[in-house]
Amino acid sequence: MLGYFDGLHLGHQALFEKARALASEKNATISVLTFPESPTLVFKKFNTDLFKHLTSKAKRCQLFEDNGVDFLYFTDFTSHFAKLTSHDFIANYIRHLSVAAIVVGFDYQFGSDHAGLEALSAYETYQIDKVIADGQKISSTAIRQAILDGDVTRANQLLGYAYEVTGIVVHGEARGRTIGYPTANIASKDSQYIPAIGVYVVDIEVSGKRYRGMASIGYNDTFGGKNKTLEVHIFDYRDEIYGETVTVYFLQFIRGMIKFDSVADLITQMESDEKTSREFNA
Ligand SMILES: Cc1cc2nc3c(=O)[nH]c(=O)nc-3n(C[C@H](O)[C@H](O)[C@H](O)COP(=O)(O)O)c2cc1C
Ligand SMILES: Nc1ncnc2c1ncn2[C@@H]1O[C@H](COP(=O)(O)OP(=O)(O)O)[C@@H](O)[C@H]1O
Repeated sequence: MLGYFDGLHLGHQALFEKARALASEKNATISVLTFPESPTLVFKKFNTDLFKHLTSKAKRCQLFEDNGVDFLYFTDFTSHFAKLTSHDFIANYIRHLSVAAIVVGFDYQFGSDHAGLEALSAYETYQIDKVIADGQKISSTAIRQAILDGDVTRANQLLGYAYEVTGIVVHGEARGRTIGYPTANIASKDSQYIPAIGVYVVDIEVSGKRYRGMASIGYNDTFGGKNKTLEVHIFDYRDEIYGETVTVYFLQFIRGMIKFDSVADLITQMESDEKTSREFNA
């Protein structure tokens, strides 16, 4: 199997399901050739968004493993790679593996000549139909858009799991503790998409344990904040966790950010957010 597979969403998962069935029938293993970064880097004018992924590299490898992949090959997608013809690709890559069968997606084409399945006629090939959710093709692009719109419910439906962001707990303004809601400020260095500004029901994994919490993404408008932060108040938890790597699972959008006239109003609203978050059933 070949592809970038950003997010390993339900559409991708259908391919892996077919590959698993074939592998067990033929007593074969599953190999994937993928790229550390998006192939679009080679075709488009650069902006840092092109480095963004739906998953951290660690999560990506975990998802491949969960989907039954035995061998994962990473190759840089370069001008040279992009110029390989389908014939070169078969000669340089596919022929070196003793291939039992090839599984491809509905829109598969490969090589600089944009060949289709016919170029692989020497092999047993399977093409998987597109997977549709509410009349829309499941795609990494649709999932990215849902996240940027704050619609994490939709993103999670298309992914088949809860969208997560991993980061390190860093210092903020030390204000949270004074209003009864300490919040772990999370700095992500994995070039992931951060959901739209707003308040969310989340789970958070700290030291291998998962807790319910509520997250805020935004500028802390009530206090005239200048930096955009991702912060999580963790329920029924009390510990100093600066420097720890944590993972935030986005479960539901609650509301947008509000600039309150008083801190008391913010606290009243956060009490209501807490109720919503505690009552949420995944
Ligand atoms: C669930 C939740 C909802 C929040 N909602 C708002 C909000 O609507 N407006 C706002 O200005 N700040 C909001 N905040 C952010 C607080 O202003 C912030 O947590 C507080 O200033 C503490 O900042 P610190 O961690 O830098 O000390 C929210 C925080 C949480 C955890
Ligand atoms: N229930 C909790 N949820 C989040 N952080 C907590 C909790 N209990 C203790 N903490 C600790 O308190 C810190 C947050 O306190 P806060 O006053 O908001 O400071 P900061 O502005 O540095 O985030 C967290 O980084 C964490 O170390």
